[in-house]
Amino acid sequence: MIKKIAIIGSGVMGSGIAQSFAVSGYHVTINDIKEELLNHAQNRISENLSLLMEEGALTDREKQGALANITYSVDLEGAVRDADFIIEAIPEVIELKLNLYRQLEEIIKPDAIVASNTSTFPISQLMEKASSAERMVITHFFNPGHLVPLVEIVQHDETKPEIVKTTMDLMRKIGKSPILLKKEIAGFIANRLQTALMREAFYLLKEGVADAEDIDTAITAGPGFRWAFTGPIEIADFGGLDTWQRVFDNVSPVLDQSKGAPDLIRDLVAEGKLGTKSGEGIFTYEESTVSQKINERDRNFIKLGKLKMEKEEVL
Ligand SMILES: NC(=O)C1=CN([C@@H]2O[C@H](COP(=O)(O)OP(=O)(O)OC[C@H]3O[C@@H](n4cnc5c(N)ncnc54)[C@H](O)[C@@H]3O)[C@@H](O)[C@H]2O)C=CC1
Ligand SMILES: O=C(O)[C@@H](O)C(=O)[C@H](O)[C@@H](O)CO
Repeated sequence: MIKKIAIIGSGVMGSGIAQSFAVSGYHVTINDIKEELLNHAQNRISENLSLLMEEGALTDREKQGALANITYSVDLEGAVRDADFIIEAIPEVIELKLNLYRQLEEIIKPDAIVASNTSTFPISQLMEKASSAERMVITHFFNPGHLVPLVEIVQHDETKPEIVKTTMDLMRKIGKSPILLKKEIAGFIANRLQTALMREAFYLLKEGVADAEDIDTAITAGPGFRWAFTGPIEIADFGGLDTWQRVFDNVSPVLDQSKGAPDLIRDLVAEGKLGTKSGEGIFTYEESTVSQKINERDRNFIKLGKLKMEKEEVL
């Protein structure tokens, strides 16, 4: 029975993941290496819960209940000692993750499940030195973790079936849409799809086919508009497989085949232009613009999430 959750890493993803559990009634302890970072996470969670209230997705009582469900601690052992389910959302640095798993094996309950929110590391690499690999999985949440429904669950050969079932059930209990990878593959599913599309988007930008704004609108007003409710495989059926056969035959040969990050991204990163985190990337941002854009983004995601929930209740 999963009752107590521990989230290790209170950054972009950890705070949102913790919020998802707290809103659903679970007691969550968030751990990080500095009190200051935990304070930032606490403020971010409170603001995110207030936005959900403003959009009618949460009552004040539910917000207060969620806040009461969360504990913040720089004490790793204290955070995980009684936890039934532990998710690490620390930086995508393999040495950090492997070192953390070594620490956890000494201090967690014998039946605790350990999950990683890694974006890219194969589970076999994460578990290679673990002595309790049978109770380890990947739970890949998407940014923002408290609003995007998808969680990719990645198992490996040694993962016990009951661990996978418990993990899938737990994700559904916190209102997520878990999908289970049946075999290990680099980049999992959504990041492979997302990266393939982004590779083509940056190719079109480099070739001067359209401005960045129009390339983005091509998705948000086109396929992206559909994808919130109809995925690519179903789109093929709806469009007609005979037509899609011709589309594949005509377009596949001319798609970009690059094997690494676009030069534009490499050049910008080399100049320290990292996007919103540095104030400039492909686009330029004023400090206030970023928070306004995130606020608008999240309000739209909340409205979309409510629409999708209404659809699922009807089905
Ligand atoms: N940022 C994103 O859009 C997404 C990131 N991810 C994955 O989630 C993980 C976390 O990413 P972010 O939240 O973006 O990183 P982040 O850098 O925003 O947060 C990481 C947090 O972990 C803390 N930390 C580092 N070492 C620690 C330790 N030993 N114990 C406790 N806390 C520690 C850091 O102080 C920081 O607060 C990564 O594996 C990343 O690939 C997955 C989906 C989306
Ligand atoms: O976009 C997301 O939230 C996830 O697909 C990711 O894992 C991202 O690729 C993230 O790692 C980088 O923003």
